Amino acid sequence: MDVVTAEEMRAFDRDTIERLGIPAIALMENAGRAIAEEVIALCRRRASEAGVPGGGMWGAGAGAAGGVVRNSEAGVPGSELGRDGAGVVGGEARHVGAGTARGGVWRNGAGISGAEVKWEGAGTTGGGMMRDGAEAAGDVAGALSGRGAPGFGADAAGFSVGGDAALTLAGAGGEHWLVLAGKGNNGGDGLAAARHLREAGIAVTLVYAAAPESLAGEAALQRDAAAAMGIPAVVYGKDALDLAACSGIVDALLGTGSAGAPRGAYAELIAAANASGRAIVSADIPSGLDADTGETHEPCIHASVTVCLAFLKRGLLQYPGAGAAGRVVVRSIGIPAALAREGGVQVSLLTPEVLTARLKVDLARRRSPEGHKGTYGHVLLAAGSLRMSGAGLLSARAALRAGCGLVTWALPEKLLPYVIGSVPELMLAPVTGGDGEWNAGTAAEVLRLSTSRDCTAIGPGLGRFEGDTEWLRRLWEETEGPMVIDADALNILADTDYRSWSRRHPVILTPHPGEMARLAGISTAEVQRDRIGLALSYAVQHGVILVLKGAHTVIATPEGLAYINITGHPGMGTGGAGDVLTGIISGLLAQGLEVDQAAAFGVYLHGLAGERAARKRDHPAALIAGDIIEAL
Ligand SMILES: NC(=O)C1=CN([C@@H]2O[C@H](COP(=O)(O)OP(=O)(O)OC[C@H]3O[C@@H](n4cnc5c(N)ncnc54)[C@H](O)[C@@H]3O)[C@@H](O)[C@H]2O)[C@@H](O)CC1
Ligand SMILES: Nc1ncnc2c1ncn2[C@@H]1O[C@H](COP(=O)(O)OP(=O)(O)O)[C@@H](O)[C@H]1O
Ligand SMILES: [K+]
Repeated sequence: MDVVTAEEMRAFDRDTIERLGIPAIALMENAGRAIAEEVIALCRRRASEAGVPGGGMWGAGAGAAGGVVRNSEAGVPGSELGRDGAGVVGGEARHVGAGTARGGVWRNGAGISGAEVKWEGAGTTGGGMMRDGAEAAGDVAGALSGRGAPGFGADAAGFSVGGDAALTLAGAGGEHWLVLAGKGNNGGDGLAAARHLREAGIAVTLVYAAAPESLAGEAALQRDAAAAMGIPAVVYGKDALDLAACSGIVDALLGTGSAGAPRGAYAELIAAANASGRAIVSADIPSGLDADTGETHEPCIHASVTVCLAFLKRGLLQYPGAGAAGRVVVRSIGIPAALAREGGVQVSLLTPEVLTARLKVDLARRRSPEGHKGTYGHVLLAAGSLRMSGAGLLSARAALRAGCGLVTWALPEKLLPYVIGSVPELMLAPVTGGDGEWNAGTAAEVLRLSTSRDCTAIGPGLGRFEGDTEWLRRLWEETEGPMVIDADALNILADTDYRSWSRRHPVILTPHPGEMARLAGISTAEVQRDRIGLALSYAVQHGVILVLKGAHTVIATPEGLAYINITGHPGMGTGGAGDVLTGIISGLLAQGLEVDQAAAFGVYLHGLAGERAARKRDHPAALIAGDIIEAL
């Protein structure tokens, strides 16, 4: 699934209208319809949760959707543990929903689901075709056949008639929605949605943020159509308005044309909508969100559902924006998906489809029947010191669990007696370090060890030592095969301009935001301000694969591509979780995966394992790094 910037979105929009000749009003109509369908799906879920008979009758589709999407409001069956975050529902892939169906995935992270492809879960089972609100239509015998009257169609000699179920709501009379409309195209989308909601029997009131006369182009056409249908409208600041006196709010104030913090009536309406306590469905992005960086301006809508139009926007995947968006549903509006490919969109959501189709990863990780430990590669790990020997153990064990044939752990010799036997599957290679610390003289020993290994991982629990820059420089310049650099090895890099170092083989850096801040020479807050943008520019400028860890880890390549991972959860914020990731990526590299494949697939598997491990606990906070390894 492609992830775009506001500028890219505008270009694809223009291309569709000008080159393909699809009228702008047609795109807006599709957008309005998609938004209305998601409002109706939300009403259904709410009714079915509340046990309203109407909700139940139409609830088959809505229930299916609820099973897919991790959202407390969605009524997820088997959701045993709390979750608070966003889900992404889209046309391309369905993700962790299958895990949900398998029973109680705890998560606050996002999930992806979609209409076309069933979850493959990287070789895990479960899933099946799942539906979103719109697809619920297919479930229902048809509005014209007496709304699910048993067997009406089938009994009548195979004759059946389908209706527009996604735009039909039993019990619509109990709903009253406000549509907050800005004066741009985002407002136009909301006005189009208002007509469809009205058609479904839902009472709708339009709330204009600006004088309706100030609307132009397609938005003005929508204004006139809504008026011609007699949909009541008020103008903010002019007419009386109580935002709490409704059953839900459509936020169509600001979209990708928004610049800076919301001003004037926009800001006041956003604050009042949030304060109303009503469910909010945002058109395209929550108003007040920076569509590119995920920054939330003050104020910013806190949506229950965001109906993202055409392509996922970067800001919806980056925190805090991802938290403000609620459940994200990506809906097609007639802009061909191929435009993103042709237009060179750099960023993709890391779904099973992206892993297989774009990164060519074999998710099943098939092993040859004739394979032996030599087939699956040998990792050399340079890690651990007296106070942080556990980091080396975690990386080494994770590499083994990731499926490589052999792991050699190079460690200061004083540690040897203490770690012998703790992981019998490991090979240990003591290097001179009588005090349990690394020293500059060990570079030659590590280099010698690396010659017969398939990849080298450096850093977990390494500590800093005199001459460490020269030490790392030698390994950087002279080790054969791919290299993973983590933890203190990143801090060594941060102290020098390593771009002058030469290297013939690819390197993966795996910083957490603090380490990234040191590498880039900026604050951690600046790192988090636009993780995707920073990861992309750093990877390109430094010629490395960059894995910027943290919620929604970004994997960026020197070629200027990035993948956003949404597996994992906050329970993984525990000491050593990063060491486990280094081990997993190294284990995959040793098995012959390319660096971009190993980095992306490693991050993805690490998150999945974290989710699986958390399900085994009463609370995800109980998760420790070793649990992630055991869940691989
Ligand atoms: N062709 C179409 O009709 C399509 C429309 N789309 C919709 O159009 C949106 C983009 O529309 P626009 O480019 O018209 O822009 P928006 O509708 O996002 O907003 C632009 C308007 O808001 C005002 N504004 C901008 N920043 C503000 C701030 N901080 N405070 C107060 N007012 C502010 C501007 O003066 C302008 O009038 C998308 O997000 C999407 O919803 C897309 O769905 C694609 C297709
Ligand atoms: N909220 C979260 N959602 C998803 N993954 C997370 C979250 N918090 C932490 N993680 C993951 O856990 C790992 C923590 O790594 P790191 O900070 O390097 O820990 P350590 O240095 O203790 O090993 C990273 O892979 C990170 O992406
Ligand atoms: K909006």
